[in-house]
Amino acid sequence: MTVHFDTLLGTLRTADKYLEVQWKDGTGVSRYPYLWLRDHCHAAHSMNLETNQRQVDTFSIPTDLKAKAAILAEDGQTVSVRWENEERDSIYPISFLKEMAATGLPKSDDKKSLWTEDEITDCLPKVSYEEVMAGDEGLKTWVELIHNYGFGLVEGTPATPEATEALARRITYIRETIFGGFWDFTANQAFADSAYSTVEIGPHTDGTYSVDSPGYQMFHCLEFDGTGGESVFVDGFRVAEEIRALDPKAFETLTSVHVPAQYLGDGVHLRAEHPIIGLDRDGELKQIAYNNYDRAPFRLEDELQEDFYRGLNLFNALINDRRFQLRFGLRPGRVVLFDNWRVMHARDAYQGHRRLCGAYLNKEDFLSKLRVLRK
Ligand SMILES: C[N+](C)(C)CCCC[C@H](N)C(=O)O
Ligand SMILES: O=C(O)CCC(=O)C(=O)O
Repeated sequence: MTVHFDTLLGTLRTADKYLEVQWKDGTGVSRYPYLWLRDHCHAAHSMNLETNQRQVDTFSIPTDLKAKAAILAEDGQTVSVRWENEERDSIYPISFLKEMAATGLPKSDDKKSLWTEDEITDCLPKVSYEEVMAGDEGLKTWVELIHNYGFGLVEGTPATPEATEALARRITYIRETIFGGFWDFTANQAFADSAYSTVEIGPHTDGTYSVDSPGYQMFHCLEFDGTGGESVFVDGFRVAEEIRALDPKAFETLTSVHVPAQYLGDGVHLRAEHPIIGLDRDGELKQIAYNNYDRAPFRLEDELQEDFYRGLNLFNALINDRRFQLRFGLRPGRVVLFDNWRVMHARDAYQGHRRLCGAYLNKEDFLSKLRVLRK
């Protein structure tokens, strides 16, 4: 049976095993197998319309299920399917069928802006504290900047831990780690970590020893009376693309060797493994996990061991190359929130008094907020 319509939907055909939908936008024909279709029924008897949770018993659907007919419902927005041996019809919003037209998991079409020092210094991504606190529009501006550039500044933040914490909580709740939730500290040896000292710390990401490294990190320097201590930020994705283009073999090594890292002390022994350059299933950049201080001992076969040090050297040379380093002093009023899966941070040695507060946020909660704000 073939039926013609006047919307985005061209024709509907109930073939032997599939519902065939022909689109009018030139994208051709999509075929939906009946078992899949029944499993994704959008009628209230099969799906909780408030929560979008599946209510159909997937496992009791006959694998050879057949459709008798498919029609466009009166609203012009949904397709209704009549099944053989079932009393109730199934319905599907056309928008849903369109969204599911291609097989495979969804691809992200977000294009991010990768940067070198001279591409970012004169156009720092920033918003004001008032904007972010005033409503969702300002918050969205900030979150989109972080998503696109890997960091976003908030200017004019009151230099108090309360105001800083409130800013982080605009996005989501704060992550608890061995360092606590919201942290507020001066140089001291409260933790077995160089972050709590005044020494120079080279570019790194935090939590390489965590199976789910903190997704984002926020810094606000509440007090500074001293010299030195400038911060450096490096777009790890930009550096990774540089390596991909310059030296494919090093890129291969850095994306495939899983490097163990550990945090040992303070009554814990955290340990995890990540490639320095992590790729997703489509080969797109996913996560930089690099902290040479926290790398745990491990050995590779001789040849791979050589390749590893060669790749590591190139990575180290590029992240320490001024061409890739955005540099500025953290000062009261200016909050920086950055993607800890992308942007590396570093700090020069300093003398004097410096009080830093901040927080970690989870990757998933930030991305959830981004999706909600985009709706
Ligand atoms: C952020 N905060 C100051 C609390 C801790 C910093 C820890 C830095 C550590 N080497 C790591 O990679 O996690
Ligand atoms: O003190 C800073 O600015 C940053 C310290 C640091 O590298 C860290 O917390 O991971």
